[in-house]
Amino acid sequence: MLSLITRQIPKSASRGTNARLTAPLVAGSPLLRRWNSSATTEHDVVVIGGGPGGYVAAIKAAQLGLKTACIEKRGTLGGTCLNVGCIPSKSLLNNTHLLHQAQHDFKKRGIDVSDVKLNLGQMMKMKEEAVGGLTKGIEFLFKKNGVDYIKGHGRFVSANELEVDLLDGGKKSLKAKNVIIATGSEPTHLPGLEVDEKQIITSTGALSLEKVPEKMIVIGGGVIGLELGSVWSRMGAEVTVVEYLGSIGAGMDAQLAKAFHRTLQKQGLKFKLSTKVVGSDRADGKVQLHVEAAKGGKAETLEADVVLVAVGRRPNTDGLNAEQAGVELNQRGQVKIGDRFVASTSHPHIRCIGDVTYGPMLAHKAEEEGIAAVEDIAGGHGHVNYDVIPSVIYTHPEVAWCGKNEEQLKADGIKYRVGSFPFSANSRAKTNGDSEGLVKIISDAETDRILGAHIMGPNAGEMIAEAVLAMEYGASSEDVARTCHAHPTLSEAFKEAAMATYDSPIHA
Ligand SMILES: NC(=O)c1ccc[n+]([C@@H]2O[C@H](COP(=O)([O-])OP(=O)(O)OC[C@H]3O[C@@H](n4cnc5c(N)ncnc54)[C@H](O)[C@@H]3O)[C@@H](O)[C@H]2O)c1
Repeated sequence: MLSLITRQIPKSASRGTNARLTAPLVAGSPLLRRWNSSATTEHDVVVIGGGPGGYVAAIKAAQLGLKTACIEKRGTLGGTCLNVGCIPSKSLLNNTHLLHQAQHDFKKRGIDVSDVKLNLGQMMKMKEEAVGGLTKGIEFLFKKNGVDYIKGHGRFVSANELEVDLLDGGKKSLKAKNVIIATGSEPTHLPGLEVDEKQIITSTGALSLEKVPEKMIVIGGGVIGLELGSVWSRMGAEVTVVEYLGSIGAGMDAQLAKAFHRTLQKQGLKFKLSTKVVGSDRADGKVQLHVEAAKGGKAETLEADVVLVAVGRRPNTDGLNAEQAGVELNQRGQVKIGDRFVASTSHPHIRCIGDVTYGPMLAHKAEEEGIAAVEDIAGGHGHVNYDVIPSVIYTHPEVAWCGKNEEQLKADGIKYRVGSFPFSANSRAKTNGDSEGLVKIISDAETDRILGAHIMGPNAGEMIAEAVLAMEYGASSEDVARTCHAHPTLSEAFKEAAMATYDSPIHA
């Protein structure tokens, strides 16, 4: 499918790219182009937002020979994901996992260490170095590809004209043949809880606390709540997760959600499910959180040093003046888009991608859309397969899934078979002493085509790539089960789960 897209891009566009790679640097070459802040410039593509969707779109557009600018107001590239999301949280998740292992796990492995202590300042420093290196890396890629990086807040003046309030003062006008809106999302707040990013915090504050709270309440048992709840729990906080629904995991397969709930409880996290937050007070340096049963009834007050609000994110279109260009929002504040990411019926050169429009709020989904939108501009064709977008929760064990779960297939009336295989029967997981979890594969009862894969276990986030690839190519369970997997690896659990959908696995 991807090669089809490449073929459909006119030769002129790819010739432009190749020419740039081989031509000498001459005046006017995109590689030598310098953005002139005083003039109004015209670009083939202007991307608003330099997050994973926007910056990838900008690089791709420049690679296809289009004169491209990217407007970003944060002052650094990479958006929420690199600055205050996926990347810093993974640094803390990785390092707190190591801390937890050193404190609780090394001894049984024959590794005697003493006096293991948390150095929070150093851990935060390492996180900041990772963020700094990666955001600067994107700036380098912009320079290398000739993308004009414009630091400031952009807004529509008309359908083809944008104005930027520059971060270092002044304004800049840009004319654009094509605009891609990629302005992302921001944390949703709850009424009755005033966020100060110190005591009542969002995911942003949770990445920079200056000390480990004694008691932390996390509102929302979704991806952010469970990842950051795990981080602070491993550092020693007593963490209670308050979740409105009867289960955790924001829509993951129910069997895995139950297993995952039990695992996190064993790790020390406490849960209050089917519970809603109705308000809060502050006294003596503590937050009193008023909660009651979700369906009405018993009310109680919980106390914590820090409360993390992780109840979802909302699309960010503030100050964009998008209505000026015929762009409409739906009731959830998402930019309405039609085919080919077009965001304005009257102005089809305006497109929208990523968190600010429909679909899962995931960096990799935004990146795919960014590339497809640009390919559409360059050659009239771009494609994203929304049926195979993986989701990962980077706790330990990780949870990862792709495609449909059992509940969705039942609701759709589709007949399916399930094969599962526990990591406790996988030789590598056993040897590693890290065998909690399972692989579960769901295939079509008639065709055996894989419809969904759900993994809880070590490295689930890496292993799900095999499912994504298999599903992208329309593989059956038997295709996977008859593919040789290296021994001893965790991936053999994937092979055996595939085998279990139509036959008996060998090792369980
Ligand atoms: N690893 C990753 O890929 C990753 C990491 C972080 C964030 N994200 C994305 O960012 C987005 C936001 O994440 P999130 O965890 O904030 O949202 P989420 O939608 O994953 O989970 C929010 C949870 O809060 C619960 N909730 C909502 N209102 C509540 C209330 N008043 N009281 C108690 N519970 C309530 C919901 O039922 C839900 O379970 C998601 O789309 C997520 O996929 C992804």
